[in-house]
Amino acid sequence: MTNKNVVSPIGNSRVNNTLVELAMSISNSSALPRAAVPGLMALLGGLLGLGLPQKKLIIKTLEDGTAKGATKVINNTWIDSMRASSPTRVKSTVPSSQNQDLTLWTHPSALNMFDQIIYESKGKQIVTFLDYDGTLSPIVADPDKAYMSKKMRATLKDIARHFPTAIVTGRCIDKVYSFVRLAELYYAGSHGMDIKGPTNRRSTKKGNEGVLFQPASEFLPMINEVYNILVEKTKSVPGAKVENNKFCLSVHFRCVDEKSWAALAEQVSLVVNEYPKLRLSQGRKVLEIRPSIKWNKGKALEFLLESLGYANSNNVFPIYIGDDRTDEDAFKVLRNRGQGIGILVSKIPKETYASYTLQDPSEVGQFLRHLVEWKRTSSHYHKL
Ligand SMILES: O=P(O)(O)OC[C@H]1O[C@H](O[C@H]2O[C@H](CO)[C@@H](O)[C@H](O)[C@H]2O)[C@H](O)[C@@H](O)[C@@H]1O
Repeated sequence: MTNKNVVSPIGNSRVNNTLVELAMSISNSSALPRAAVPGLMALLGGLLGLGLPQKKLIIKTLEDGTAKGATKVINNTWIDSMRASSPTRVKSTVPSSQNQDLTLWTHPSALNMFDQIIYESKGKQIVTFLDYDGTLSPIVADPDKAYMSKKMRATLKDIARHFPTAIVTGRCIDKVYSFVRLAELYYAGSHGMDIKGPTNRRSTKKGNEGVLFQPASEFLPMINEVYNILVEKTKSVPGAKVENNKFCLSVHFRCVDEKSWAALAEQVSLVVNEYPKLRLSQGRKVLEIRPSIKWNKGKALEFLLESLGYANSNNVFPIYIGDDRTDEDAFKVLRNRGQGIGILVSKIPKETYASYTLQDPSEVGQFLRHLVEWKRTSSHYHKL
């Protein structure tokens, strides 16, 4: 079957949207029962809209109820014109009832604009919020080996000495802590559903020390149940890996042969469908399952600002750095508050609520070291 309606992706090259690829392979798959296809396509179509209110990527099933093709609509002219104009912050020309401020990335580098950022923060307390995977550590095939470099760890230590600092991640806190190993930080694990303050990690006490907020604690038994089911169901898919992130789950398909993506997505969606209180979303080559509560990384950011005493303060300048769709919730909060800045870590153009970009974790490290250096120098001059 050919997909005549598929328009070429952004920049005519790579679209970092595995769901589109998944949908294409599903619609072309002869291995799947035809009856399963429409439901799966609907699921993927829903996932595509997640996090970003504008759905310029649309997957649809055909009217006869079978998925004979995947339609992907991308407005290339819009993208080209934005590239050509090379502005620092461009508003989307695609109408959106939900938010007019979603911008396609043509944002400047946070490194190039460092002085401007410092100028914006003048007289305010900088608070740093940092995503982990793809931001502090490079993306690697094995999620258990996503180590942070020694240099990054030293940088984080310095940053935390000068500014309140939080790691905001989809990982469970214990896992991310095993990578970061800095007790002086705040941690918002499980996509913000598990928030802890700085603790004395060497303490012999075990338990809930440092816990500030766990809005999804009632879901713990359900998440464990679904974890066990998913481990069992995905056993037959080589390369698939289910990760228990305490209040949410990740099903990784980075190491799964593309031909098996559709089958894996079907397995996962069939399981999640049995749990109406859970929802499915997508990250970087990962399907994420989490409680359907109104809580996300953006809410966690607000919660942490409040905990730090900056709920209604104009004297704070939050800097949030992240690479994933789930980080968009936090970028959006900062935009809506008109406070601080969001920095998207990406090498390719993406729709984002962030204002600046950095290319990869090594640039994130550079940016953070600039912040430390600036703080040291400015404190020194204040003392003179
Ligand atoms: O919020 P984050 O800190 O960005 O966590 C999001 C997910 O990150 C991890 O998965 C991603 O990184 C892995 C290691 O580089 C990579 O193998 C995988 O393909 C990526 O999706 C983590 O394993 C997930 O549990 C997090 O939800």
